[in-house]
Amino acid sequence: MKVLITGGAGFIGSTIASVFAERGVTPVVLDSLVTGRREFTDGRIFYRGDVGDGALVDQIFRDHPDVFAAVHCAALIVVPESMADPHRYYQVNLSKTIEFTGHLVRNGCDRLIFASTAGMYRPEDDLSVRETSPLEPKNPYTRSKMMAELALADFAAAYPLRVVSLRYLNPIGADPRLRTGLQHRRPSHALGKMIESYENGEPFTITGVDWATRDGTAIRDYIHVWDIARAFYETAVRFDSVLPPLGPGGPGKPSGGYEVINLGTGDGITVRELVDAFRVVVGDEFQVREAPARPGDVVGAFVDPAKAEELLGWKPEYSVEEAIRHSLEWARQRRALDVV
Ligand SMILES: O=c1ccn([C@@H]2O[C@H](COP(=O)(O)OP(=O)(O)O[C@H]3O[C@H](CO)[C@H](O)[C@H](O)[C@H]3O)[C@@H](O)[C@H]2O)c(=O)[nH]1
Repeated sequence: MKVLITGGAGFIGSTIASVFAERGVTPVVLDSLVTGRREFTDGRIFYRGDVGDGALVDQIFRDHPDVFAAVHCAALIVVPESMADPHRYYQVNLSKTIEFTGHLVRNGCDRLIFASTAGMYRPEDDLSVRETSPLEPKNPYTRSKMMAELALADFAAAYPLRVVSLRYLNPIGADPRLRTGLQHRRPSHALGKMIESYENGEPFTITGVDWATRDGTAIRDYIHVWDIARAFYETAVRFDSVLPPLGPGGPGKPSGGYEVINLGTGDGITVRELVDAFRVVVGDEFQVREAPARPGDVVGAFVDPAKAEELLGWKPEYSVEEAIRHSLEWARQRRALDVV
């Protein structure tokens, strides 16, 4: 049995591929390598190309008729970049998702797991988000994901296609066996900056200390990328119980189905708490200084994973300390191997 993974040479997609492979489902990776890394596909069945390339997707299904589901991770994901170049974001995240889905339906693949974002929700007063929270995407990146989901839901109502969208926030960590991790040399997120500061012997700058949270710093739902990847696997193997196959479709008759499942820790972590966890891991003095929030920063949110637990039997297993340790180990290994 095989699974097609688009974006399978990226940070999350490559981790998903490893989980499937370890559990006996062979990943078939489709990645343009625009942001993905060639070495993350070593030992995998790999097609270099675009998800919108219908001839290529047809070829993949001819070569691998035993692909039973597709995982669509290929996307652009950097919020500030999406504000500077929204056309590119809508083209890649929305238009190509529409094209790719058409290629899936044409090839008879009716199970699609879509990598989405919980960044499209307006958080509740306690900063939690759940599947019933209102949608209020605030930038082109989250809007492109929301629009793609709207299109997928319409497709699932009309064509022989079932779609599960998994929404989550900030994956950190790396493959625990250190085969893959973040591809960027200098990630700009809080943990990436912490690792950089620590390794340079400099203080870490907390940007934003006046938010309405328990300690004044912003909150995020950092979650181990392996836990996220496991949720994709659980969704694939339970697909038919999450979304049972319906009838053959036709006008007015829904043929597939659409489901949204949030993934998260159920308990966010503030920047100061992340610093405390980092100190526990490095067992060392680690200084911080304070500065105003970054332009466009938000107070943040965390994800209630109750539905994922109920439908997928999934909850995160790694602690934030373990995720920090894997991120640190990956940063060292990547430098030693000069991967980037
Ligand atoms: O050196 C730093 C970096 C960040 N922060 C703070 O840490 C919090 C979280 O920031 P991150 O950058 O870790 O997370 P964001 O959710 O804000 O954004 C990141 O994750 C998003 C995905 O969820 C997008 O990919 C985005 O482009 C990427 O920067 C923010 O208050 C930020 O101001 C610091 O205090 N110091």
